[in-house]
Amino acid sequence: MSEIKEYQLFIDGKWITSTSGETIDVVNPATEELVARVQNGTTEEAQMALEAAELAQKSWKKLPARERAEMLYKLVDEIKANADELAELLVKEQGKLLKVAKMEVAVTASFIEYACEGARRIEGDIIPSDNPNEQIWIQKIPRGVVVAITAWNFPLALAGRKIGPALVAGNTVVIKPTSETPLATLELGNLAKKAGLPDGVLNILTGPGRAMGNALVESPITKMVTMTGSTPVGQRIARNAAQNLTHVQLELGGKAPFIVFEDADIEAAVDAALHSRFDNCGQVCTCNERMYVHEGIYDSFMEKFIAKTKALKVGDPMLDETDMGPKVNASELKHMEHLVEVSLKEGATLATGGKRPEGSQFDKGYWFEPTVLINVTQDMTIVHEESFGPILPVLKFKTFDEVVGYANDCEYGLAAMVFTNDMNTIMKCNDELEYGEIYVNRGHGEQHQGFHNGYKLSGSGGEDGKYGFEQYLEKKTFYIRHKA
Ligand SMILES: NC(=O)C1=CN([C@@H]2O[C@H](COP(=O)(O)OP(=O)(O)OC[C@H]3O[C@@H](n4cnc5c(N)ncnc54)[C@H](OP(=O)(O)O)[C@@H]3O)[C@@H](O)[C@H]2O)C=CC1
Ligand SMILES: O=C(O)[C@@H](O)[C@@H]1OC[C@H](O)[C@H]1O
Repeated sequence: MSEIKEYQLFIDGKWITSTSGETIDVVNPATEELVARVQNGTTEEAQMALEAAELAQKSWKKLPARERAEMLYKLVDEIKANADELAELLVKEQGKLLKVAKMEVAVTASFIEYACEGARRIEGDIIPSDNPNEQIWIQKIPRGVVVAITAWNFPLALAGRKIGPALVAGNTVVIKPTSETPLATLELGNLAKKAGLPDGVLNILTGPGRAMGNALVESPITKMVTMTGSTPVGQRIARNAAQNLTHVQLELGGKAPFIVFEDADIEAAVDAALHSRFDNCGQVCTCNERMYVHEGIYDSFMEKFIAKTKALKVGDPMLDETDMGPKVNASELKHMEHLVEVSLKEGATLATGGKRPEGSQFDKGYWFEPTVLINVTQDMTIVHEESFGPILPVLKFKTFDEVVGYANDCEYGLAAMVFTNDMNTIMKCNDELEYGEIYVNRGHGEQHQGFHNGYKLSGSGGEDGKYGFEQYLEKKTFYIRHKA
């Protein structure tokens, strides 16, 4: 067996072994084989990284934004030059399909490129004063040291989504990827050095969130925390950051409704519903987590949808013909089994799936069949608890008011998807659906120039686009009086 690589911490441009003497295993979700080990970093090492970032930021912020962007464009070139290796690492650590992993690497580069394009748009204001001979200047300045904390579903893309705007805006970054999938993010350390980023501008730590994460969030050196992950952890981060009133940007859980009205294009709706639920094994924050189909088209829609679900090929994520890989770890798999068990107890029935696939190739790994639950009622657990996996509850509805009431009956408010060709219905959905991101006549999938913004328990602050970039900037107001 080839030697297992042990990654180190990337602090101040150097790779260092943690004084903890402990490592964390990273396991391949498709085979349960050990892929690599990473440091179980200490809170002292968190402090070291923060101090390095703080020192580096003093000169990094003085560079013209365009010069910072030039270095990040070089990082983009390095990411593209190493795309195949990064994609294979993502498959091994997260279990996503190789074709999806390749897209994730491309999206990572694209997130950073988008941020670089904003280098010449960090614009302030000059406002006339009510006082004579006076002007008011509002200047946009970097916040300082940004702590980025990311989830395991798109670990590299989530890193690029945060590192890009943070660094272009003149901040420096300490990033802590989840212990589940830290490898591709760690590789950014080598690529950043090759791109010529000054030491301390980007620091990469590994270690459990409850220790390392807490230390990073609670430090007075930290001027912003940007986190993607679950709502409970996001709430904990917000509470911990409150002691220094640190600016927090949170992208959290979701329970997106997928609504198919009677006049929908059924073929298009079936395909969008399928991909928006089962792509990446259902591990996308904007996934179709519950589907509402008008009773008038329910039978014809469901006949097509179930047939396509049953045809999905579950298996080796490295193979091009595979449609769905495994869940990321054993506890997530257990969560799937628990949700199905509870749903059946509460009266739902299985239209397809509901368990580990049959076959010796599935004996190892965290596999779960694409699952559809019918005869579901709005009060059931599965309609309200995020599955973040390949389980889809389907409900019928009769009227607009009924389905909008169902859709909004949710503690989350991230994304919603709607299929109808009636403009009046579309405008009413826009008015009445309590979601930060609504997709009409297509499945989920943000664009960088949009705004990925969750209401309610789905987050706060939002990211992407010009409003997401603004999160990484502080404002300074000058009142300047001159002699008459
Ligand atoms: N809105 C969005 O854009 C997205 C939302 N998500 C949500 O993320 C969840 C799945 O991702 P998952 O990684 O399990 O999420 P978690 O919330 O478990 O972890 C997210 C990150 O937070 C870290 N963390 C944990 N505890 C703390 C703490 N006390 N202080 C600081 N950091 C901490 C984790 O580190 P470690 O794991 O090492 O402990 C990890 O890096 C789902 O709920 C999904 O909805 C996922 C992707 C996108
Ligand atoms: O965070 C998510 O799950 C999505 O926003 C996902 O992350 C990066 C990809 O570009 C998005 O699809």
